Amino acid sequence: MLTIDRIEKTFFPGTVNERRALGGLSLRLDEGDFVTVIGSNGAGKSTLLNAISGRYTVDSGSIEIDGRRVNRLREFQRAKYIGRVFQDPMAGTAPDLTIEQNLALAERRGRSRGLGLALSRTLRDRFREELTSLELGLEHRLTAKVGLLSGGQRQALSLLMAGFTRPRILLLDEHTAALDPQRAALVTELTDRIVAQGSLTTLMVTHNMEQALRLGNRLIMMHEGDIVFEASAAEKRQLTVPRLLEEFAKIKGAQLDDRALLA
Ligand SMILES: Nc1ncnc2c1ncn2[C@@H]1O[C@H](COP(=O)(O)OP(=O)(O)OP(=O)(O)O)[C@@H](O)[C@H]1O
Repeated sequence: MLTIDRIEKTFFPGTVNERRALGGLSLRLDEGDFVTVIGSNGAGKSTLLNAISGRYTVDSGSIEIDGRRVNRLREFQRAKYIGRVFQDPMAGTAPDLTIEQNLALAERRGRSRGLGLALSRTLRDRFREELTSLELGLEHRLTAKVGLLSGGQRQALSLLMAGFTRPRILLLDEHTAALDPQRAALVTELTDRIVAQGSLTTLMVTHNMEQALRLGNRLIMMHEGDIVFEASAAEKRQLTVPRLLEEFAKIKGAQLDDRALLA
């Protein structure tokens, strides 16, 4: 359902600032795959997600979603296929809108009409029920502005919204990294639940190896703009954090990532 074929991306080519971020990377995700992505700093993980979402265009290679080549589609044109939760909790929600307005926008996204924010009682009841499942007490704060929520609450809400929109592909970019350990654990659990409930095809970048092993059915490790290690579902079940660190160490010249070591 997502087919990436030999994509390349170089920033500032031909200048002293030239950076080759993606060096001919290929990757295929089948419907319902949940792939965790790890790798050293600057490996190209965010650039890969940005290439899929259309934030950056690639220099060569192709990206296909459901068999349709999307290389030339701009970010807003790909938005109907793609849900995204960023590291920055402020990025995924509209702070000046209320919780129910944010949810209503997510719920209606992808539909051709009706971007108005009027809410039916049925929809409001559904929001309340979904928010209750987060166990953050947000079901009592439907009309509170999202800007007033904590980072963890906002990330949880962003995930819920991503689940509502039922994107063809969900991109998670270190979405628990800015949270304290307790909230990160909660959002990790929630990720697992929302992805499973919606059978969402997902790519999740993380520096937390334990998280990368626990979530998802496949794992890839990136280095210098390409995939250098890949574990299938069966292989992933056998993997441990020490084994992953060994794989990291095997990569010539790779620096072990501090954050990864702490995980
Ligand atoms: N907008 C940009 N302009 C110039 N160079 C960029 C840009 N975005 C990324 N790069 C460069 O591309 C390379 C890959 O960066 P990227 O952010 O994709 O790595 P990453 O694996 O996500 O790293 P990290 O784990 O540190 O977030 C790096 O050398 C980076 O400096």
